Amino acid sequence: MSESFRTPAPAGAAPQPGPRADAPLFDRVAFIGIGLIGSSLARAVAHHNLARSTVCTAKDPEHLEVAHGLKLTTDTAPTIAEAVRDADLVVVCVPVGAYAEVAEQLKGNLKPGVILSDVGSTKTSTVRDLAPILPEGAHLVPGHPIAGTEHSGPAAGFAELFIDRWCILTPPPGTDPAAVEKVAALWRAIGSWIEVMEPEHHDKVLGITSHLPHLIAYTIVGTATDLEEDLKQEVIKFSASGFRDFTRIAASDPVMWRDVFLNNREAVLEIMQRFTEDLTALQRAIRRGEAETLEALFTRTRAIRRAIIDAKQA
Ligand SMILES: NC(=O)C1=CN([C@@H]2O[C@H](COP(=O)(O)OP(=O)(O)OC[C@H]3O[C@@H](n4cnc5c(N)ncnc54)[C@H](O)[C@@H]3O)[C@@H](O)[C@H]2O)C=CC1
Ligand SMILES: O=C(O)C(=O)Cc1ccc(O)cc1
Repeated sequence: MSESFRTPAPAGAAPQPGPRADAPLFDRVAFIGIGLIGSSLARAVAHHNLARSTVCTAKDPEHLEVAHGLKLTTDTAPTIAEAVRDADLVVVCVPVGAYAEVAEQLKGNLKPGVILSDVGSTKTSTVRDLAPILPEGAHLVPGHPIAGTEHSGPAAGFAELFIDRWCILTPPPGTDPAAVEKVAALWRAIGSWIEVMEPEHHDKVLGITSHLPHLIAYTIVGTATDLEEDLKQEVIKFSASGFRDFTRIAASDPVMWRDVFLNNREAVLEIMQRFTEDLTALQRAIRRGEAETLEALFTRTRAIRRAIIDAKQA
């Protein structure tokens, strides 16, 4: 495992309880979707010997071919029904907009006692779509690794993606704690830090820390591409690091992010409202030449950046 992927423990991280697993935690893990996140998880599960066997399925036939060619899982399956038949852990790794369609195909095909989990970026929608098809005695333990890149597909994944990253679990009330602990143990074994929270709270927090920043990146790069041609060429040529950082984020998968915004509508609209009010205040300060207002804001935001860095180094 490469040290270069290691990052400091997340700010405010608590010590993780218990040792990392050194024997298979599951008999058979099924991955529904084998893109960036599914394939990274499959690689990490194999690397850490966390399942006796694994299987994947995907809507894109070429993803299954790549998964087979790279031996990402022990087996590949042409349908969801076939993939999940003998699995004691099923992890849904598809865009959140496809969950309802996946749920229809999971219905009636899950093994008794199965743990159903996922990696989706929005969690209220996960519970909405997956909880209704859960058979008696099965457990729903939704998850969200706060780790990723702007790339997608099975070839883009890597086993070290989740090291020193948070994984947030959002089990519905009454979920068997042993099932939650088993999923937590898997993520811990591949290097992640665990936090458990309610789905609605997750969606508010991620609305600010992940969804709004992506929306801003899509907007700023969209604005630049709408410029007249000669100006656009100069933006590309002289693009300073600020704009370049935005272009990386704005290169993220269009389908995945379309689904995130449509499935976290409420939290995103609320934070967008506050953001546009703050932007308007800034616009007024610039128009009126209010130097102190601008400097006071930039001083406050610089302090937040320093607090994050200091907390990581502590
Ligand atoms: N890309 C990222 O940085 C992160 C993504 N996530 C979440 O992980 C999930 C997967 O994202 P990626 O791996 O990036 O996507 P991806 O585009 O790389 O892979 C998606 C996979 O799902 C399969 N798929 C799509 N619709 C399907 C359906 N109806 N039935 C069966 N398979 C289907 C595709 O064939 C593909 O194998 C999403 O819910 C996303 O919100 C979570 C953290 C980070
Ligand atoms: O690449 C980046 O900067 C990311 O922000 C990765 C990411 C994307 C989506 C998630 O739900 C979690 C993490």
